Amino acid sequence: MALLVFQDQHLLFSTKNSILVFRPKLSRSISPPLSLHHTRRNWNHSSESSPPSLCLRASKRGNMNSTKLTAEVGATTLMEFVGKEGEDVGGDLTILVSHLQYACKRIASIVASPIGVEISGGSGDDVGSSSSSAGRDVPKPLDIVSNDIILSSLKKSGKVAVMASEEDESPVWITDDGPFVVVTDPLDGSRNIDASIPTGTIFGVYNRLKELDVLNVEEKALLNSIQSGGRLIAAGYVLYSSATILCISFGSGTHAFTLDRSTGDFILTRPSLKIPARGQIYSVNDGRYFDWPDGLRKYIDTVKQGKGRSSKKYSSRYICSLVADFHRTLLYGGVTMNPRSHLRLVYEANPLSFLVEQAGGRGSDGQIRILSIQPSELHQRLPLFLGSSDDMAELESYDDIQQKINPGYQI
Ligand SMILES: O=P(O)(O)OC[C@H]1O[C@](O)(COP(=O)(O)O)[C@@H](O)[C@@H]1O
Repeated sequence: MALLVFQDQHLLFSTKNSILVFRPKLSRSISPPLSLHHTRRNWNHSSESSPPSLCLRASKRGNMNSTKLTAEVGATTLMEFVGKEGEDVGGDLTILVSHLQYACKRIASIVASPIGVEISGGSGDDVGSSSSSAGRDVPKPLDIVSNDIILSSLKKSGKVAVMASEEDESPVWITDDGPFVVVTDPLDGSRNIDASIPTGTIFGVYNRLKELDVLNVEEKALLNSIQSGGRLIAAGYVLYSSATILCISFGSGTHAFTLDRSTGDFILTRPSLKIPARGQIYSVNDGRYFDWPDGLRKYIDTVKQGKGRSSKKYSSRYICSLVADFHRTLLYGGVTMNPRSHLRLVYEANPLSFLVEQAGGRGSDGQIRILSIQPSELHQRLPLFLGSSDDMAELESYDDIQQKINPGYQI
């Protein structure tokens, strides 16, 4: 048995065929056993020195539903979840997830920090600042800082052959023998950041295509990065909001974890999350109403009057931050959409479609299933519709829902 990594309060050991993840017990007060319905609101301030974590412990792979959870002291961390006793995703992917979640915690702390973009990495990995022509450090925008953080973590993982990011014109080749390809939008919704609106990181993971190894670096970097979403082996997002939520799927359900700031762990809070088959919310920038095609206008006019298939009057919610709008849709149901060709297939549409499908919903460009599209270019944009299966079926029945007019909007 060999020690692989000590990171983020976890020890990762390799044995012949597997990776073992250990989390040393922290010296905080042990909470009494809690019921499955225990929430932090039940915490009695007089009897505990710190609030107990949600006490959900997942059983073995295939049993990841809430009825199979047993309540016990402690909680299932993300790193435990991916290990032998949880989804057992394998050693390489465990190490990758460990680095990705660490990067996202760094981003979470920066976006919530008063010093924000002025933060300097100080770790020698060129995060947080760049030099001006006068030689002085100038702050980088937060989406570039986030990009640097993720790239730095992926490099350190040793598990990634290539990273393609919305922030980079071309994919970055990292190492020839990395088993994985990572695509990412490092900080989506960053146009809202000054107003402290929620933002998010989106990522997708593919296997490196070994048959491309013979190509030159540029070609293999690109072709590995534009794999069809149907080939994703994992995808997720991290929402930076009042809570920091990491939602992930390895192809057998979608699972949400909440960052426990007292321990620094992502704790499993919504195992096997299921999107309701129907919601009562539509989410779209309806300032664009007069640029929409007839079908989309009719759909929205119909559901907001309660004249759709469910006969319920729909409400509108639109944050204009994709991860936040998507996360709410996953929890409450309904549809979230951007009908113009704006969002990116590789970095946004594919990972989120993978997650919504794994939660029982659907992702489409208004005509075809997102995960069946073969990207033709890295930064390809398309209309995107994600949501509950019944709502998506109703919306798509209006046919004409893709916005063709795209005049370019100032805000
Ligand atoms: O301006 P629109 O069409 O409402 O688009 C808003 C969407 O664009 C995004 O801001 C992403 O756009 P960028 O990739 O240009 O940042 C999403 O977070 C949001 O859902």
